[in-house]
Amino acid sequence: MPVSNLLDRTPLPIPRADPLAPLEHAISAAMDAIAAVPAGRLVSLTVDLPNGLPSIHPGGDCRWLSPDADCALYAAGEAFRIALADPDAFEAHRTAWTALGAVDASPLAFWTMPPALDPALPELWVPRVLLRRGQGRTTLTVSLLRGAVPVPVAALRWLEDARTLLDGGTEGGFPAIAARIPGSDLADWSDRVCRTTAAIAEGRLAKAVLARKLTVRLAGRADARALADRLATLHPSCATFCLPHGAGHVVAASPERLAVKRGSRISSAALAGTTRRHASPVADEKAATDLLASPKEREEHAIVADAIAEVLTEVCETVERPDAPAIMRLRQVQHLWTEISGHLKPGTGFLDVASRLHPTPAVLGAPRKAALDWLGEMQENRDGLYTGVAGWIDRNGDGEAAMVLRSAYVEDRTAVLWAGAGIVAGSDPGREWTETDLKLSTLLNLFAEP
Ligand SMILES: C=C(O[C@H]1C=CC=C(C(=O)O)[C@@H]1O)C(=O)O
Repeated sequence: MPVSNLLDRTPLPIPRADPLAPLEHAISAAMDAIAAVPAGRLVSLTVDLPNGLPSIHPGGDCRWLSPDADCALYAAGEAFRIALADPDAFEAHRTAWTALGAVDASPLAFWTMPPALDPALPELWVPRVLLRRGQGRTTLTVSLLRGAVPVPVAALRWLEDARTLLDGGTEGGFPAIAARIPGSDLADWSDRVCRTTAAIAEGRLAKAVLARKLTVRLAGRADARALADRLATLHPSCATFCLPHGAGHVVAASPERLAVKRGSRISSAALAGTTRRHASPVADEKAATDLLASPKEREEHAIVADAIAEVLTEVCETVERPDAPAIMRLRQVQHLWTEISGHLKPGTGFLDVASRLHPTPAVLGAPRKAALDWLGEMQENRDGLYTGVAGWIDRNGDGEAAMVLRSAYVEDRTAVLWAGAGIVAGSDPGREWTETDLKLSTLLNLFAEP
């Protein structure tokens, strides 16, 4: 047998360095510095990992995959959790946060805000272990609220958590659909749309976002992390995330960016006005041209863009907004899309801006109070964080936030899907129903048909 064949078939026993060795060394070296941090304060330690580690199959219970693979966050455990009674509730913790180890790698917290009709408080948590990949760098950050557990106990837990995070893998978790339990049917939906357009005609409000629910019973356990990983591959221009929520997880591929903050620059985007995608490029282009030319869709969009611009004008020194929307193309639908950005006035925090923007008319309606009253009257309720906000904020106060849309709440063998549509004067119940079908298919398509 030629030597080349032998080499092909016999893998050389190349010794693999333990990817956690840099963390272990850094923890031992930092024990005194960590212990010196006063009780009640956050402390984190970040190490750089060699890029492209072949053996990493991230596990953990939390991931955030930014659009266009700009940044991928994988996290496990909780070092700290706080209910955000007001948007500044985290500021004292953030500014007193000690960051040790690799410079310019800021530790971060995840946070969620409930949908408008949900009285729950926004929540924020700092993961015990965070793996961050992006811009040619891979880092591992461990965090602790000083005083919560003795430092040596935390150190052992960090190493355990980091090992499962780096090699926790996912279980596959794409079971077949066993049953669909719709929360509403076309007749009920049409009734709600017609009552809403009548209220709009009476001048009670300009727009309301109605939503429908679809509960899916699955033939096996769904792995929310695997669903998020698949969504990120299928929808690269969306923010894809999987976050623990209640006894399960919220999974989404959200096209709607509520806010992104880098330094003093803040950017948001209005997303409203929708049409379907077509297999033929000519038909697809025509649908986009019709969408741009439709007064009804343009009005639905302008309501959202105006509301975002109004908030940014309050908190920014300057605001940039294009004259006309562009088209955002997704797999199932295309939307009218306008990016609105500005430079923040000094002293305005990211969570403050996010809480002023939320809920935008893209998920609630307008004017805000009239839309809230109307949805309350219509007994519209939403769960699984649908039309809430999810995001992260780092120790520098920068972060990213997306609306919880094209999402599911996943727990064991059940996935609860939601989708909605903005109703304005001239909305047609049948067309809006089809639009919600297309939006639901973002998550529904992940599961095999029986
Ligand atoms: C409420 C949803 O989408 C919103 C975001 C983009 C476009 C929308 C629309 O055209 O109706 C909705 O306002 C949803 O996906 O469930």
